[in-house]
Amino acid sequence: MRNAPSEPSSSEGNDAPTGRTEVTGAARVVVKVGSSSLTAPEGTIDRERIGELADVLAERRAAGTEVVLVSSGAVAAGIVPMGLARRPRDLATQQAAASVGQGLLIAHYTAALARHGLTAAQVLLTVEDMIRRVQHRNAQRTLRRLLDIGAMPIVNENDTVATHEIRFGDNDRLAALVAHLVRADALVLLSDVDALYDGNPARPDARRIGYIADPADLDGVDIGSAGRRGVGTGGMVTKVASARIATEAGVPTVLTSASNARAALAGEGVGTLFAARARRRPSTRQLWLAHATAARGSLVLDPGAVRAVAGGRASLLPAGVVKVEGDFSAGDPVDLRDEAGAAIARGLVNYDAGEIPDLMGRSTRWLARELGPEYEREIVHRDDLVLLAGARA
Ligand SMILES: Nc1ncnc2c1ncn2[C@@H]1O[C@H](COP(=O)(O)OP(=O)(O)O)[C@@H](O)[C@H]1O
Ligand SMILES: N[C@@H](CCC(=O)OP(=O)(O)O)C(=O)O
Repeated sequence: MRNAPSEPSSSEGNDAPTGRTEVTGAARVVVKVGSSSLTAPEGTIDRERIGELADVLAERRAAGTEVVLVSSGAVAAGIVPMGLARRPRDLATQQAAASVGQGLLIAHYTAALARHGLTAAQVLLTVEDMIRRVQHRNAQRTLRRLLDIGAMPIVNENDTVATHEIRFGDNDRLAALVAHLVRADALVLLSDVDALYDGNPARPDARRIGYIADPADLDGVDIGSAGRRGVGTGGMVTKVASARIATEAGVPTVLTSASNARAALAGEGVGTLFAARARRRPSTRQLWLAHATAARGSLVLDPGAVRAVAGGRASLLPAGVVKVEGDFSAGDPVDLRDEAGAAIARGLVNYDAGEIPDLMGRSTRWLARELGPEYEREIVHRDDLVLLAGARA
């Protein structure tokens, strides 16, 4: 196992206030809290923990920082009222529990924030809301307006209507994408573990990793996909994925425990800091398209089209498509693959799967002449297309 990378400043260790400027200087922060931090050992929602978190967030708000909270816990909050013994496994019962629990969760936050004179504002998002242009703009505008009026948006996935196919599934990545959506200066992920460790934190020899400058620093780190108590969803894997999405979009990310929330927001050297790495800020829709969607099918491209899309950032035209896989409808996300099967890009397709075979290999001019002007449109427009990792030229 490699040695843990360390933060290149005086901010090593857990005790000294060191003033991480990434966090102390942030005008807008997104804080994400997981179910494991909001529940008692038996899995029921813990109002006291919600109250403590609300106190910390209110302090930072009073100091002039805009705060967006991404809170899990809807399913956990629904367990007792639904008469269940534990977190349900099947989707329908999870959705029902989330429906019962989300209202309770927000009621607790509303009461806790009201003690500080703050207004809680529930925002429930779906993947579809984020990748479609109109819904996306709408969500962004609403969040901005809520911040303008001084409310504290409390975001969760709209679990009740999300199906397996369109479900985002974990709030860690949702938080990274929300951080990008609201142009946050920092993201703080709060869990039941105080930092990323170089292996299972239950092991006595596990060592805290204080600073990740680059994804390569994670080589050899044993990152588990399940939480300790079965209340969370993604374990450390989704937190590291979230930090990666955020930092690649230019948002530095701190990962620590909910009990360290005050220290983390004060810029103390607690937990793990993932440094921002963005060179060029991607568009929010492109980020969502790459990270929040599951492709409904694939289009196989000839080598010229691969070069045009991956190298030239061009739209995909019918002439470059050699094969259609899957059954999708116009507007769905699809993967664009090379003939060896590697996914090079993901985009929103402009045609149903069944229409494309008749268009493949044809020039847009020929199609417009033979089939009508509406067939002059691209298969995937460049604005609706994002290159996937490894395909960037
Ligand atoms: N390398 C690691 N470092 C820290 N925690 C890890 C690691 N691998 C797995 N974990 C586990 O991930 C858990 C946090 O994930 P989860 O329970 O899903 O949290 P949340 O509900 O906050 O989203 C921790 O309790 C810990 O047991
Ligand atoms: N949206 C779900 C939470 C999903 C989730 O990511 O949970 P967690 O791993 O606890 O952050 C809920 O509110 O129960």
